[in-house]
Amino acid sequence: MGSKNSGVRDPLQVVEAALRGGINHFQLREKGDGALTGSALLEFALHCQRLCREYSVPFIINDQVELACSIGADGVHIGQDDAATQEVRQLIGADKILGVSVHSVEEAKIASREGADYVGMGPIFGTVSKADAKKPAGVKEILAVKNELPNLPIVGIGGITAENAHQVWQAGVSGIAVITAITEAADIAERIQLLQVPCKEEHRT
Ligand SMILES: Cc1ncc(COP(=O)(O)OP(=O)(O)O)c(N)n1
Ligand SMILES: Cc1ncsc1CCOP(=O)(O)O
Ligand SMILES: [Mg+2]
Repeated sequence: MGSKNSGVRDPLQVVEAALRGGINHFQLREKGDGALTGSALLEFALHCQRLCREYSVPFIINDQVELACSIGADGVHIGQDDAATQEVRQLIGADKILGVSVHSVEEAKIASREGADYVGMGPIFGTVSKADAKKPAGVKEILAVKNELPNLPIVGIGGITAENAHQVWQAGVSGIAVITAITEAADIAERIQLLQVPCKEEHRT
């Protein structure tokens, strides 16, 4: 999420509530109308990073590789229209987390070969959080990538809610990424539990 995703609530309070509620990664995605830039972005990023450290949760920055390097973020997420995977891997070093958005088996193979630790796949469902999102793709390509590259962690994203999260977990993802489902939740901790439950139930059966 970014500073403009939390409506009337203070974004840092939402981030902290999500950390307290049990998220295991946080991605700062500062883009779109009114997105912070320059020193305001740096200050916001440092606040988020400090909170993530308090909760021992990896802090990942979307798109902005230079910012990530300059503040020592734990990782970077890039898409097909962002910097090249190989170059970003070189810039951030072997120990940092590198996520790459993919939409096909072919893109997943390239991302994996060029140094991605995980791939993000979506939008699975309709989303209001990404203005230039592709058409919702469901879980079909996730199943195909899982089949071809069983050891490559996949993170599902896009329109995931407590009601449909089980469909995504069932496709075999290692994680789900959400913005609205958490930022609009009245009770963030409870929502995080609901988003995770299908996965736990899967493992029990
Ligand atoms: C976990 C995760 N998956 C996919 C994306 C989308 O990245 P991208 O396609 O580069 O789009 P933007 O987020 O930059 O608009 C993501 N951010 N995180
Ligand atoms: C960044 C991104 N990439 C694909 S969909 C999406 C937005 C996810 O937000 P939401 O969980 O609110 O649909
Ligand atoms: Mg991007």
